[in-house]
Amino acid sequence: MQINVYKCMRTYRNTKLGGFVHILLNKGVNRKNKGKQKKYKNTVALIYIHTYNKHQQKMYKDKTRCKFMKIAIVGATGYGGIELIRLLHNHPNVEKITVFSSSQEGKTMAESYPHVQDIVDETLEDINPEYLQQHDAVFLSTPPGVSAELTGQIAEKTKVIDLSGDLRLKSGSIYEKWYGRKAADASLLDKAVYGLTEWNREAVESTTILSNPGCYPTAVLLGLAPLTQAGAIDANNVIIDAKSGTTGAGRSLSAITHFSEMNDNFKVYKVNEHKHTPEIEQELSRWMQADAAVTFTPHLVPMTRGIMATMYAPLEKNWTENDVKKLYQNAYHDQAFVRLRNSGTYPCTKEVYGTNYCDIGITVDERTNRATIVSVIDNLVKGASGQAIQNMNVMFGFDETAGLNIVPVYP
Ligand SMILES: NC(=O)C1=CN([C@@H]2O[C@H](COP(=O)(O)OP(=O)(O)OC[C@H]3O[C@@H](n4cnc5c(N)ncnc54)[C@H](OP(=O)(O)O)[C@@H]3O)[C@@H](O)[C@H]2O)C=CC1
Ligand SMILES: CC(=O)N[C@@H](CCC(=O)OP(=O)(O)O)C(=O)O
Repeated sequence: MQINVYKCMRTYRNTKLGGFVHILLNKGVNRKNKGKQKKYKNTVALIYIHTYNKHQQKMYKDKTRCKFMKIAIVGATGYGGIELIRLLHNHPNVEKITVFSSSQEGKTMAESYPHVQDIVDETLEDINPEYLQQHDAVFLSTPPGVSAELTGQIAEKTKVIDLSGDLRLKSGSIYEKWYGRKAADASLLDKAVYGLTEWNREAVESTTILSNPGCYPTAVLLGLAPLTQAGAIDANNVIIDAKSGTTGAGRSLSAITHFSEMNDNFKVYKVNEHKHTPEIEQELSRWMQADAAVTFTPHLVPMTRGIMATMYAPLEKNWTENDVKKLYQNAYHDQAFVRLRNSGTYPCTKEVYGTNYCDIGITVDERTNRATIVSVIDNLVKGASGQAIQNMNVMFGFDETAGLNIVPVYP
């Protein structure tokens, strides 16, 4: 009970009520008489829970009690998994995290990641659908092919947030062409909601199967959405040039990403054949209400985290830089995690390091009538685990920024 009280308080500390209760409480605890102090503290705390629950019930609309979540993470030993743990550790509505593994059952998280010793003491469980269903939300931070299987077995009784690409493409045949593996059942693909939160919030709110976007598509689509939706560009003429740090490839070693291959090097890969191409095209054509075929070229750079997507978009008519700036201001002025740079300045990946921000710089070259959009994210946060938690917050009616209010790690 006490823990819940303080979790509640942490959530509402910055509200008027929360501040008032804190003053009351702190005043009370300075009372001389210890006995009175304890009684006073609990009385105030109980008032707080009652008030907090009333507020939460209003927020939830369905009159449930204040939710303290039991979370399951499958694939917890991967980079997405450990990032989920880092971010959920301080989430005010998360009470318990259970970690699941297909190969490390019985081991502790600290055996995989010593840096969480004394912070995360959960032991890794074997992946068991019945047990998974006893949690309020299940994050699948697993390779392609796993959630296509597992989601159908658990989605009846819990909410699934899938970080893999299995449920993003509505067309199974397109998935099979680009991923080279069997697609999930069409019924799952129909039900899954694509969780580009800023552009799909309403659908995210009411789904029980959330398909979290890929890292490149997140940076690209947030960068292109305002111009595409305003009909200012034809996505078929857009060139997308994206660079990623090596954690985008996951924790397991590969001949492409190990140190000797990446150090002092800069690589292009999967030219005209990256699996994110159809995902980007799917969303752009939804916005354009017309087919979209883009050129998307990914690159690997010797850095741990970060994605920079630079998009070159011919404008359909003579738009000034001011027109475009206004378009982006209108689109993102009230979005907590999308920040726009002032004219003439452009974001770099360090400026979003470890956070759920997507920072965007944009300019129009009136000489060529072409817009250049620069969009940066941390591939493991806004590109994966952070956006997954942002979607969880929307799905459960929590403050959308809960657990994600972090200042970038700089330098
Ligand atoms: N890294 C990134 O920047 C991004 C990654 N993604 C996607 O998120 C997912 C996780 O990525 P990431 O954490 O980087 O990958 P990792 O390779 O680091 O981790 C994946 C984890 O999945 C588990 N796993 C492997 N095989 C199976 C299996 N057959 N059944 C169940 N679990 C299995 C492993 O844990 P164990 O052996 O303990 O089961 C492994 O630690 C992937 O689909 C990835 O494409 C999406 C956006 C960005
Ligand atoms: C650097 C690097 O290898 N990045 C990965 C993208 C990770 C990702 O987002 O994968 P999913 O779409 O499967 O979730 C890649 O290019 O495949």
